[in-house]
Amino acid sequence: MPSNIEEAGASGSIIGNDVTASYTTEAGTSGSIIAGDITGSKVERGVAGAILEDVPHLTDWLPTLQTYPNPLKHNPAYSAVKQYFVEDDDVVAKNIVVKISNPWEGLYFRRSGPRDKIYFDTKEVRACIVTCGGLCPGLNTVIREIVCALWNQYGVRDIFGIIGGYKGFYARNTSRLDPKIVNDIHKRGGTILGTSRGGHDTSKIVSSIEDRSINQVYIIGGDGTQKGADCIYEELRRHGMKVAVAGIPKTIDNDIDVIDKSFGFDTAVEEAQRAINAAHTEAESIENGIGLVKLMGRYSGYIAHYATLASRDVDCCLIPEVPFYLEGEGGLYDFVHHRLRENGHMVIVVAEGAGQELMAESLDLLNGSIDASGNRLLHDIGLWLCQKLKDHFADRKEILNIKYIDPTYMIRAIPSNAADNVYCTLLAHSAVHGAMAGYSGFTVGPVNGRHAYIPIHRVTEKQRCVNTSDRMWARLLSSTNQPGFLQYEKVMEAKRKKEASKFLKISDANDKRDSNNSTGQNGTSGVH
Ligand SMILES: Nc1ncnc2c1ncn2[C@@H]1O[C@H](COP(=O)(O)OP(=O)(O)O)[C@@H](O)[C@H]1O
Ligand SMILES: O=P(O)(O)OC[C@H]1O[C@](O)(COP(=O)(O)O)[C@@H](O)[C@@H]1O
Ligand SMILES: [Mg+2]
Repeated sequence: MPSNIEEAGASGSIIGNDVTASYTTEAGTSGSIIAGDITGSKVERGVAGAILEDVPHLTDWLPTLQTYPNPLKHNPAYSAVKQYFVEDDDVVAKNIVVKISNPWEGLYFRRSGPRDKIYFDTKEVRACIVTCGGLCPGLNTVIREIVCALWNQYGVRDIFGIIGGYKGFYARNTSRLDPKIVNDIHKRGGTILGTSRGGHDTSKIVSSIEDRSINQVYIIGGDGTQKGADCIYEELRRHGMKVAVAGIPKTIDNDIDVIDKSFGFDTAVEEAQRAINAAHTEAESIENGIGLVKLMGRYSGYIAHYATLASRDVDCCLIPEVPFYLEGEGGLYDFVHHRLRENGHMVIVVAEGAGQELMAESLDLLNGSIDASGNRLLHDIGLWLCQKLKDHFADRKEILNIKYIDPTYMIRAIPSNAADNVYCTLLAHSAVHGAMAGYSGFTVGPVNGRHAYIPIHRVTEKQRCVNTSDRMWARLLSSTNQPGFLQYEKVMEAKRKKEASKFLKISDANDKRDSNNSTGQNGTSGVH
């Protein structure tokens, strides 16, 4: 047991909105639990400022649940592992760069992995798996590994696939899964279960879980999906049901907070290299060539950021976190002229969520449309930028050869690479061990390289974005030497003022013309 959590025995208190109760943790560790609400956070204070942000456990609402020995004890494949079971008080630190004066202070999560005792009779487990939201490389690998872990490690035989995302719970039949069915699905992109946006109806989903006697729910999806998973967990808990809900975070955009990185992200960055290489080859083969590549990233520009850093052929990377402008000093046009003069060609990578305000303003577009899940629908920044650059060069009667490559869906529809396959395996196994150990309402994921159980609300309360004031973004800037667009606000303000004065001049002129018309240009009445 690490010395950052208090030693066993003593009891603490739960302080909810109006709930105060004493507790002793399962492992006998002590501290105080401060709950945001009755079903909310489980926070345990340890020594020296260490705080364990724990995940819910079935015994929180079903205190007399029976336990069973973990069948892995007798699994020959694992017999050589010295310390196979994770101790109940093993934790993973959220921050590993610490001050030597107080190394323990900070947040910790429960370490993931198989437990000595489990809370399900494995013969009675009825598990289901659902995939929601956009595609991502590795979805099939996670499905495969959940099925195989349940089947081979725990002897579970009732495993169901929910077809077509959340709405499949109440609108479709389930499909039975076993290791044979999922045997080679990891070699294919997409998800064999299908997916969807929208259609999350908590009470219908919970009724379906109840009707089908499902007691383990594995939910693979992004921030929206995890919010939905949290609602399902809360509702099941309110019903007092013995159902474990495990979230496996999926997002090609890498925008899920707390975890190190989401699965499929590395595959996507690798695949993006092919588009960038093509853009570079095209650009350098013609006079004043620009290769423009659009990559995914609705609110977070991680794919564009890492694909740029990896490539070294990119001259400029535009992401949603850094608003850019075209005209004036420090603007994109200036930089493009400079780079073309210098090298004769250039490559621009733009994340799909970049420059949305700029484009909406310039085209007088509304920014309000959303998809079935409530995500903002984006305007095509790649096409718009292409046109703006073409117009700008045409106005100046200068040559420009621009090649626009939009590989967005190609990047997320492929199977995961080797590293992501291994990562997906660990995520799936973590989820299965966690559910078997009786945890619920948790998401799995690596935190500083070690896999942990994280309360779902922790990963959904904010979306992770590229931190443009850290060294990773600085590395990109120093490799591309692109403008920082730091004058964005000033330039946009000046532009707005110029537009407004142009508008005033036009309406003055119109007023003058109208009054001339009404008095009649030759002094006669305007009424005919
Ligand atoms: N706030 C929310 N509460 C409950 N369910 C949600 C919420 N946001 C999204 N969902 C559901 O989660 C699923 C996937 O969400 P979406 O945003 O499309 O993808 P992702 O999970 O990849 O972010 C959809 O079925 C959607 O209805
Ligand atoms: O066209 P679709 O399927 O709605 O997907 C587009 C969106 O999906 C994403 O790839 C990922 O979004 P999610 O993580 O919310 O599924 C975004 O980058 C992109 O804007
Ligand atoms: Mg999302």
